[in-house]
Amino acid sequence: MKTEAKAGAKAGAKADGVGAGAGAGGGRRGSVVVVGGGLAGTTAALALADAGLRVTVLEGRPRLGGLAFSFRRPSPVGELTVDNGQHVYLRCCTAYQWFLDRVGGSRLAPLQSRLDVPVLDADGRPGRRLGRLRRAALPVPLHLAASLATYPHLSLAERAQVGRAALALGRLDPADPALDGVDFGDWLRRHGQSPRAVEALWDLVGVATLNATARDASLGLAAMVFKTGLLSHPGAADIGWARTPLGELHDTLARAALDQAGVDCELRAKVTAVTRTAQGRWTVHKAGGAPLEADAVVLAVPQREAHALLPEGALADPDRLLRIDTAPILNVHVVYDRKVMRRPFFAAIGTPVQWVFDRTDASGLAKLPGAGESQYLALSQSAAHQEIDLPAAELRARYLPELERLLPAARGAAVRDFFVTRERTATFAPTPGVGRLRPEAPTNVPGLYLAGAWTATGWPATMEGAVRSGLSAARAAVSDIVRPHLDPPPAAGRGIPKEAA
Ligand SMILES: Cc1cc2nc3c(=O)[nH]c(=O)nc-3n(C[C@H](O)[C@H](O)[C@H](O)COP(=O)(O)OP(=O)(O)OC[C@H]3O[C@@H](n4cnc5c(N)ncnc54)[C@H](O)[C@@H]3O)c2cc1C
Repeated sequence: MKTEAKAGAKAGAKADGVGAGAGAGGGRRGSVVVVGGGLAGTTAALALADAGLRVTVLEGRPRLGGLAFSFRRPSPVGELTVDNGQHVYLRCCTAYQWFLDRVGGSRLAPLQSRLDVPVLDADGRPGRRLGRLRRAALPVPLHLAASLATYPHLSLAERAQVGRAALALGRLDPADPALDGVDFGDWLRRHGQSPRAVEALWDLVGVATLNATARDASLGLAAMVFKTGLLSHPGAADIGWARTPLGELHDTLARAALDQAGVDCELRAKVTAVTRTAQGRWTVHKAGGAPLEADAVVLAVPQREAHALLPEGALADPDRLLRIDTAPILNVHVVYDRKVMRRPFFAAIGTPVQWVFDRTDASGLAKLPGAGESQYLALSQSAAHQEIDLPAAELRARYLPELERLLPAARGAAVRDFFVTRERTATFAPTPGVGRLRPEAPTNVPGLYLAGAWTATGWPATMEGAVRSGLSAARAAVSDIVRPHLDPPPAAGRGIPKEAA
């Protein structure tokens, strides 16, 4: 395998593109085409270019960012910049933070200084409606103990049971293949968790991070999320989110970083086939454009697209990719004529509403001349299987009264705009057994690598998983193409970070 890749790399250092887009960076040590410009593909391209390879990204859409993007929307208040879905990350997402750093976007998506999640119970008695999940400046697991002990949405007995289950979860090894097939909901039941504890705590966090309720989630992935997020480090679950449109980070800044790294980036370049040449190199065919030739290819597209593009023999059982199911996320966007919520975000129970974020500044609403006191809220509704295809009018009739139940100030407010964004294949479904379907980055054919949040990262479908997958693919390609030349290691700070190891 490696010999062929090495031979190809030598050839690739001289001749590269057979069509348009051969790109900058001539004289580099080998060439790679990255198919897909989501977070996985962009990451792989940056890491490969940083390692001295000549890289071309081919992205089918007119922008980078894949599933995490923004668009402009004319609204009665003026033009808004809307994220297709609210995205958050945690302090334990070290690879995504590397990405933010690498594109120069860290300050635009800061972390909370300390985990603090307001949890509103729509059915709660006055004085007991608001709970807080926050951490204290104490070592694990005491950092969360005080918050749990005073969490008003659970009884004393339920809080004690949650503490015991959390400790049991902390003893599991998320990488243990035996956990992959176990249903997290069942495990919680066996560990004494009441339906209320599941709703008010486990699903509150789990649905947003796994995009599935506990009963539809693999114990391995759930253990990964809860153990890494809550029990690996006191600050691991501090929440970060973009204070700017996602497109600014994942498209504008990413494109500038790729450009600076010498990566050739072709948008509206849909790849139709990837074939091996007689010399062991790769030809990447695009719809309506000349093909490109390269030493290696990273397929950073969703699992179905990857299945369609995989050449014969690349995976022992390629149809496994088709058994990796998907799960939807719905976002409900409401612009009120006044401020109805004081906090930047909250989570809710006792209502279909899940997580609500204030988007007034990030969308540009705050600066619109006619905005006045208007406030823009985005409701992030994960695992929205039942609602993803409902008409907007029905969703409006469902969610506006719920917001009024949660936010008294919304009761007298006028709605200036209401719309929804639907992502039917937002993530892979983290169902029990999905772990054995997720492939590693290297394939069985030399010079072909897979990336994407759906590959075997150990993480659920997240920005973190996507970045990790891109780093893993780059690492595998670099070790096949570059290392055989025994070149010196990249300069400090420019190599592929260890997170991918
Ligand atoms: C609404 C929503 C909310 C989310 N919330 C969060 C969150 O809060 N936190 C979090 O961490 N994650 C969240 N996620 C998940 C996160 O966005 C994804 O896991 C991540 O962006 C996936 O990146 P990727 O690069 O693996 O795949 P993708 O983003 O799917 O990128 C694949 C790219 O390949 C391109 N492509 C496909 N076929 C071809 C082809 N033939 N030729 C060329 N290009 C092609 C596509 O156009 C796309 O740009 C959310 C996702 C959604 C949709």
